[in-house]
Amino acid sequence: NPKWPTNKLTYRIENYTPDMSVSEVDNAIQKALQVWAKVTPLQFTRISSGTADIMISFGARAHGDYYPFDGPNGILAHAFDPSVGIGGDAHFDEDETFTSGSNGYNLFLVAAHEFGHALGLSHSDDPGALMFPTYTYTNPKSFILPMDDVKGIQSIYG
Ligand SMILES: CC(C)C[C@H](C(=O)NO)C(=O)N[C@@H](CC(=O)O)C(=O)NCc1ccccc1
Ligand SMILES: [Ca+2]
Ligand SMILES: [Zn+2]
Ligand SMILES: [Zn+2]
Repeated sequence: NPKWPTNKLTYRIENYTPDMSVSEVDNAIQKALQVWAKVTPLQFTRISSGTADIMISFGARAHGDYYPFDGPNGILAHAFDPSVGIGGDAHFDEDETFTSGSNGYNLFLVAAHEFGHALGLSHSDDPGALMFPTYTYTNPKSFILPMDDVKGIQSIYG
């Protein structure tokens, strides 16, 4: 698994989904990064201009890379393994309805999964894992990072 050469990473939210308020999106992203920061030496700092390690954006269909989104449902988002340039970036399919609740797709959960990829994790075959390929809603308030994911990220970042 590729990994970031440094523990201090920056992120930037480039644009917002109309589905949620700015503060809801900011909060979901920040909480999703904290999931991983809590179990690794990684630290995330937000920047509001320039190029961050993890560039976060919402887009639909063709959105500037070779992986166009597919309309509502199906692919919800994707993120690129650690590296320079597009590495670490996370794109969310704007044709989805993202929420901070249980309807549509919970942005916190999708983002936490995507950031797993952005940090170097691939999919897990453990159905209880956050890195399992398909989305299952769990209440973000009671979310605990499953053991499989903790083991996976700590095998990369120690
Ligand atoms: C082949 C990739 C590009 C599929 C894509 C994904 O895994 N992105 O990380 C994705 O959006 N997968 C869907 C499931 C699917 O397309 O069958 C998904 O729900 N991913 C987000 C997710 C998965 C598990 C937990 C939370 C969120
Ligand atoms: Ca989609
Ligand atoms: Zn993309
Ligand atoms: Zn995935």
